[in-house]
Amino acid sequence: MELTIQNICKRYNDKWAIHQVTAELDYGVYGLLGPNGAGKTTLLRMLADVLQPTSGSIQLNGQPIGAMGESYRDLLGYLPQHCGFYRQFTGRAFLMYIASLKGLDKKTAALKVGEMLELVGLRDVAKQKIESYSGGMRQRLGIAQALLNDPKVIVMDEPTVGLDPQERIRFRNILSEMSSNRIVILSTHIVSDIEYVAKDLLLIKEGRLLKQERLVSLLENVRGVVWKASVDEEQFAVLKKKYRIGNVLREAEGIEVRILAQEQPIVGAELVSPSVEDLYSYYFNEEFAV
Ligand SMILES: Nc1ncnc2c1ncn2[C@@H]1O[C@H](COP(=O)(O)OP(=O)(O)OP(=O)(O)O)[C@@H](O)[C@H]1O
Repeated sequence: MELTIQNICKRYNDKWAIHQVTAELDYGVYGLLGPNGAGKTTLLRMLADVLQPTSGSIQLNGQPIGAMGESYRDLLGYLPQHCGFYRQFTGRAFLMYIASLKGLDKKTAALKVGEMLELVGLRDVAKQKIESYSGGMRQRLGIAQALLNDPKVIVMDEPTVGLDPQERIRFRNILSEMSSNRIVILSTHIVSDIEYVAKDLLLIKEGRLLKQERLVSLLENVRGVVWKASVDEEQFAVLKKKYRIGNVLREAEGIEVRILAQEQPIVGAELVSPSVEDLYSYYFNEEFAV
């Protein structure tokens, strides 16, 4: 299975939210990474066929998804950024309702709903009204509804929002297991969400696709520009003005800081292996040339 994005653009009034994005996706998890307003939601909505590109095309196995209509929706699982719920419904009733919208017969629906409730850890609260759910529980319900029809193309917009660390791990493991025979595309600005599961990262900035690459190869690009130094407050203030600063750890002996710089930023600074957070700073920081 192949999802091909060809030169798609999306304009809202006079603003290009997505500009000439081209990518090819086959089985696996793809992490769409970018800062607020980069165009992630716009791109995902076009992949879910709920928003029409201004130009360009999206094809599944060579067929334009717009023309596939129902048959694309049968293959698609979509978690929008803001999933609307009927708050008076119970979790189970809501999923049964979505299952009927997706055309599942009652018996299959009951089976799949049970399976999904188990998968996302909501079985024990399935009979409670959604209005009593926490943010994380609602997010898990959103994930469950997206997976009800056993989709082959899974599009999720910030699926881990509101999930606690344990739930994040559970979610990553679910995706990783599913991705062997599915195309999974998810957006996030939390790098650790995709660090362990994504096959490729798609870096998106100001509507443009900067890179589609394996994480290891992206990290390789950043090798040689990430420094670590122990500094005092005064030195830290100077460094902050001049360089992009990564993680800062304040300890009794001083400040341990990660610095992105082409050359040694301060005497004693050591080059270190880049982390995914360093990579994010490298690509999405305005002052840093890429
Ligand atoms: N319906 C709309 N009308 C006009 N402009 C829009 C609309 N939707 C999005 N935009 C603009 O398009 C750009 C991309 O927005 P989008 O929501 O796709 O970004 P994003 O990467 O998902 O951001 P976030 O991480 O904050 O959700 C932004 O500048 C946004 O203001």
